[in-house]
Amino acid sequence: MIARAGGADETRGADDIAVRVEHLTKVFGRRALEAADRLAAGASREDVAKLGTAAVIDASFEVRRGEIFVVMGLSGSGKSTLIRMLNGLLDATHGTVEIDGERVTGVDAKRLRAVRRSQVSMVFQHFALLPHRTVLDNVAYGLEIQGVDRERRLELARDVVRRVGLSGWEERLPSELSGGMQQRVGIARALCADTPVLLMDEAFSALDPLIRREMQEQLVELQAELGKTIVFITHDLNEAMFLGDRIAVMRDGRIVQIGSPEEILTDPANDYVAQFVQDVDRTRVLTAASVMEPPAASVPVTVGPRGALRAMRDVQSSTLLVTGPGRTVLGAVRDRDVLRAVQRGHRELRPLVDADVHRVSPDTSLAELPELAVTSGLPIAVVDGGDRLLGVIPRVMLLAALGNVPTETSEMAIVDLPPALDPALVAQTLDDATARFDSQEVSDAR
Ligand SMILES: Nc1ncnc2c1ncn2[C@@H]1O[C@H](COP(=O)(O)OP(=O)(O)OP(=O)(O)O)[C@@H](O)[C@H]1O
Repeated sequence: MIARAGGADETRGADDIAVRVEHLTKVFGRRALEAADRLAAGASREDVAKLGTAAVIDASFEVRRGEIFVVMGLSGSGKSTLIRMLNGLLDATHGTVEIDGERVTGVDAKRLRAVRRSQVSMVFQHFALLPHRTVLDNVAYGLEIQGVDRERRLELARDVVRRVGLSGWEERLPSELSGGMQQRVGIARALCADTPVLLMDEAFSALDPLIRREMQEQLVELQAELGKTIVFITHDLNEAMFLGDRIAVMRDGRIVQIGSPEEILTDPANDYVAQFVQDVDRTRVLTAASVMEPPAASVPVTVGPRGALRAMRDVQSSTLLVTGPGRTVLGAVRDRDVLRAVQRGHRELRPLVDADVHRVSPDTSLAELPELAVTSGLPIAVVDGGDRLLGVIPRVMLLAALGNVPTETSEMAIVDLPPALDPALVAQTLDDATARFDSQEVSDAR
């Protein structure tokens, strides 16, 4: 599991905002301004169609430093137009963009160039490499434009080439590289410019699926390492869900929802988003933390078999996690063993504990869990770095959470829960034990 920099944190101050977009609108066409005014007054995209194409309508959002902010939508929804206004490649018809507090909209070309040079780089879908320059020279190109001397820029470029896994290819030409490698060069070039903000427009869409996945993983790693702010455009929902700390969903030029992948998935703002996300592979988005239950289905080992049996009756579970000092996980017990121990008057729970429970961290992807559930048959313990119990994932929860897994994983057999013990038998055993315990206490007292 890769540690993520950034992420949602509502308490951050204004200084933590890398990109601020307010009421941004772009209309293509000769009467663009008139159309934008009418849109601002409440007209629809269709209402102004005769005046021009409203590609982006009244978009407002903020991207925090170190965040991967994904803009997702179908073809023609306005994603490319939006991202091109973020670095001034396109003028806005209405509204403002600020990068790191610097205006990008409504400024002169010189100012714009300065912002681009120091604040924001872009990675394109089709790499846009210089064909007659080597990998190293392509990567160093941004620094060359900035006037960095040759030796220094090649040194910096070599370091970035190594980071993206292209060591040994420095002197090759782009045409000698595969598509995935060319895109690594594109990313390296953007990283080498050392701007805090990276804009990526369908950067992985031209790559085949395996390479694409590898690049997504590498991007997340690089981001965690370098702390860049990334605005990533994609029409691929699974990609958006994998990469995004937050996702903005666009439809017909408007942003219809902004939220974390989990929010978009579990609480879609409208039917459009709901339909969009219905095919997403939930196992890649949801984590152990999102499906775990509070550790009610656990007991401290000190409660003994009777306490454990009572707890099992109360939470109606056939297995129970058992904790030791400091809520560390010792293992789990099964109802049959506990029942037998109570019937025999045993006082210790520890000998019944099966230490073989799976422990996962809260950010473990759901995709990894079914296999664990199958192999152990016990609930899964969600623990922190100190092996302290944070929550429990009973296997029924897993089944519910995996509601729409794709067919290749839904074939995985999940062992049925063993039938629960007869509640009357449990109640009788507890009553008998209590009576025995009471009479023993009385005789002990004598
Ligand atoms: N230069 C232009 N002139 C006129 N209309 C344009 C121009 N660029 C984009 N559009 C229109 O603006 C709308 C949004 O296009 P945009 O390319 O931003 O969408 P997109 O979501 O990025 O789609 P895709 O993934 O296909 O690139 C579309 O209707 C498109 O036809």
